[in-house]
Amino acid sequence: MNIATPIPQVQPRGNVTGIDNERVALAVRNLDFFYANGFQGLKKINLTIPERKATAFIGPSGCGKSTLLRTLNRMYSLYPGQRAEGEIVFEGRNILQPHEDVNLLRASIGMVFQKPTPFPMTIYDNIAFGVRLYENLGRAEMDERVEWALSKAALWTEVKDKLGQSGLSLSGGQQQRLCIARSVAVKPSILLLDEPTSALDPISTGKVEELVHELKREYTIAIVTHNMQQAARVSDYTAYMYLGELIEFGATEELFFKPKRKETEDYITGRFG
Ligand SMILES: Nc1ncnc2c1ncn2[C@@H]1O[C@H](COP(=O)(O)OP(=O)(O)OP(=O)(O)O)[C@@H](O)[C@H]1O
Repeated sequence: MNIATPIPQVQPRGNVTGIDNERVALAVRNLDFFYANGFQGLKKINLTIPERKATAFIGPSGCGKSTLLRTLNRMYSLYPGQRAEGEIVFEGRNILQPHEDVNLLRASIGMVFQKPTPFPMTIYDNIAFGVRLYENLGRAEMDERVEWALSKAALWTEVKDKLGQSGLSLSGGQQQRLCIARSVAVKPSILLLDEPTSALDPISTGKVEELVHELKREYTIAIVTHNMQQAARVSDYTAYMYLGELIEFGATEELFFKPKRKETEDYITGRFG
């Protein structure tokens, strides 16, 4: 990158919405987030997450990436005293409204965490457990769903002969794909991945990245990552955050090769801080 190129100053902070010609999966408007101790973790975030694309969230530690992801399916509501203000529009409604059914919401907007978190039960039941909460399937239909979800997560061939074994008996990378299969099994439309490969070795990381490429044909993916190369590899759009603000959002290639803001360029070229 030619660092002598002047960086055009565009759009003020807090007014970044970013996508053209894409269908919108989630529209975030003027989103503020407060932790129970009063700390403001997100400041006037505006952004639209496109459907059936992968959107990556990058930025230095503590900038609010996980906080933002946790607002997108109301995960924060599990913690007393945390609150979000503004709007997150999903399927035409603001999901921050108090009457939103958060359990149903989390079936539509699934989440996979940093550390693999299989349930202490069989591989089969890891998948079937969530499905049983929302659907009443017969044995054959459930078998089909389990196979379908494990296939989507590129795990079926590795586990099809040991479905009765504990999910905890799998390797870390397999456990993470099991968690992705578990989310996919309830047929969400959006998958939130919070640093899904940070606890994995390079081979497992590669598998999960390939999976993101596959899954975005059918699902909207939002992925938090510390790893800029990973963001560049897997995402179509990237959001750069700093101190609770969305600094820049745009097509991944543009954000990495032609960032519009100097702060973004400093971060991605390693001149940050
Ligand atoms: N429970 C909490 N109470 C108060 N502040 C919190 C709480 N959890 C996180 N924070 C603060 O909110 C800010 C954003 O944290 P968050 O975990 O979203 O950052 P992040 O960008 O995901 O960081 P990392 O890359 O290190 O995971 C940080 O300053 C953090 O200290």
